[in-house]
Amino acid sequence: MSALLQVRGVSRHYGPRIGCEDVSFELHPGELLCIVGESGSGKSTLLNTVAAQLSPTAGSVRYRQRNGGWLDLAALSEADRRRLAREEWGFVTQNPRDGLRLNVSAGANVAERLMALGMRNYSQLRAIARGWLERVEIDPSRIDDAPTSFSGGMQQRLQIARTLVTQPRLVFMDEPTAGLDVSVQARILDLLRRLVNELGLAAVMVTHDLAVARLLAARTLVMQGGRVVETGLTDQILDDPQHPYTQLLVSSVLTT
Ligand SMILES: Nc1ncnc2c1ncn2[C@@H]1O[C@H](COP(=O)(O)OP(=O)(O)OP(=O)(O)O)[C@@H](O)[C@H]1O
Repeated sequence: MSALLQVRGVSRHYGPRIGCEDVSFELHPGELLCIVGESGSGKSTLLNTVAAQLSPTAGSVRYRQRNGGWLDLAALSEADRRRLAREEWGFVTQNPRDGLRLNVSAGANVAERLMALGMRNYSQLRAIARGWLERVEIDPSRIDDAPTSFSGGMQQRLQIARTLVTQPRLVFMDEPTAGLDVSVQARILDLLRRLVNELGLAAVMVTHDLAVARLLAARTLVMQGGRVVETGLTDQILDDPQHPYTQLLVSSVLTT
């Protein structure tokens, strides 16, 4: 099967500082890839570069369109980048407040992305929003409530509904469960695992937590100091880590 995303020799520097350096990988349809590493290892820089939110200092990122043609993301106009973000991609941010519109209702948060695709029928939009609230385990009777009245975990589940309602071909997630209580995290990870399977999502997810990768990702890429030090099947990385840094990460997962 042809890749959906092709990342070749991507570097992103901030002046003299390395954000990420010479990273290559491919992502296939239906595949979830985790980028793991400690704070400052370059995970977010890589994610944002791959998602065309930062421009690479070197290398290329190509995205395969529905018609089979490849788009070079560095050559995209701002209008095309916005179109991709609206029509084909989804983003889940660590802080749901960054991904939600806090001054409109939960239902409107979910319906808004469908409206941006041209759907106008109010009762249909409301029915879909209701369905998605249920799907992410939010009581649909809260449809008219503002997200500010939701708990952090509910806000994150709402952001997931808002992102997935348009059935994106590719989802970028930056630490979607960091900063939440362990039990809330577990519930969201469970939900994500179910949705990823049901929808056959292709996704790139950043996490500092190898346990999250173990739960969700078939493949993992381990970063240290901006570089990929190890990549492969998540199970293999966990069972038989090759790089000393990965060995350290794995031993810390096994002892928690
Ligand atoms: N806007 C910026 N300006 C200058 N340097 C930056 C900027 N953003 C990131 N960096 C540097 O790039 C390197 C990688 O940072 P990045 O945020 O990508 O790592 P990370 O693994 O996502 O960390 P965290 O888990 O803490 O978010 C770090 O050395 C960081 O200081």
